[in-house]
Amino acid sequence: MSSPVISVNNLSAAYQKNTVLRNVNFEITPGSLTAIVGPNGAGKSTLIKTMLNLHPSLTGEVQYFGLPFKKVKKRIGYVPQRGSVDWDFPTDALDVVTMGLYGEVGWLKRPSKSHKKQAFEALEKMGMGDYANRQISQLSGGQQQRVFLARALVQNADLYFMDEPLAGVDAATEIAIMETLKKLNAIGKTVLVVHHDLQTVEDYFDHVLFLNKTIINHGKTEKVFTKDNITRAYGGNIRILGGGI
Ligand SMILES: Nc1ncnc2c1ncn2[C@@H]1O[C@H](COP(=O)(O)OP(=O)(O)OP(=O)(O)O)[C@@H](O)[C@H]1O
Repeated sequence: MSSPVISVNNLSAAYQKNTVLRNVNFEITPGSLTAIVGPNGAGKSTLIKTMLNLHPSLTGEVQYFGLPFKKVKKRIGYVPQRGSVDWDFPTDALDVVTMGLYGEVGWLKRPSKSHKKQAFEALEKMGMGDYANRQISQLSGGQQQRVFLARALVQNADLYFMDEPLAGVDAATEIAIMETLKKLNAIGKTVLVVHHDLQTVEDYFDHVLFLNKTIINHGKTEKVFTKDNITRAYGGNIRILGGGI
């Protein structure tokens, strides 16, 4: 078996005295497309933030490609939850996407024409070419999400974290985003997605990680996406899906 893209060992995290992640352990295989699922407040966003050094860990460690985060930062793309972004920041769609190239451009340097062209092409791929010069605050939620996906595309990372990219988007945007994720996956990229819609897990993802403060189960979708695991992760309150489940 190939060595894991991510290994998480005994990770715990808290806000003040409130521990929200406990002894989290898992490994992610290269080229997998994983849904992170669990109820509201289960710690899904915190898990991602802690793994990306955006929130401190209490215990544990995370390795990417066998290395610590700092050494592989450029190979990792992150699309944050839409609600966590300051959309009033005065910048247009093209600039947001160009920021995805900072690894190549360098923070203090001006992006070249070819960088701008690359960014524009990514916007076009996401159906957002006509909005390149629109202020980010003046885009709809789904359009903002497409811009962030375009930014992830230009970054050309090996591993992507996306925090609820499908939240609040229309059906066409959902299809466009999923096609993008599947394309990234098809060329060997590893993708982890916080996902809320249990109805689409089987269609969209080949792996599922059930989280509720700690790992409830993790593995191939066909193996672990069971009524039993859903009930264990969500408690008795969830109405179980129709169909196969
Ligand atoms: N900045 C913060 N300060 C204090 N507590 C926080 C903070 N952010 C999150 N929490 C708490 O940590 C727990 C985990 O939150 P987190 O946002 O990681 O969950 P989640 O699984 O992503 O939830 P959701 O599905 O609702 O987005 C929750 O109980 C939440 O109230």
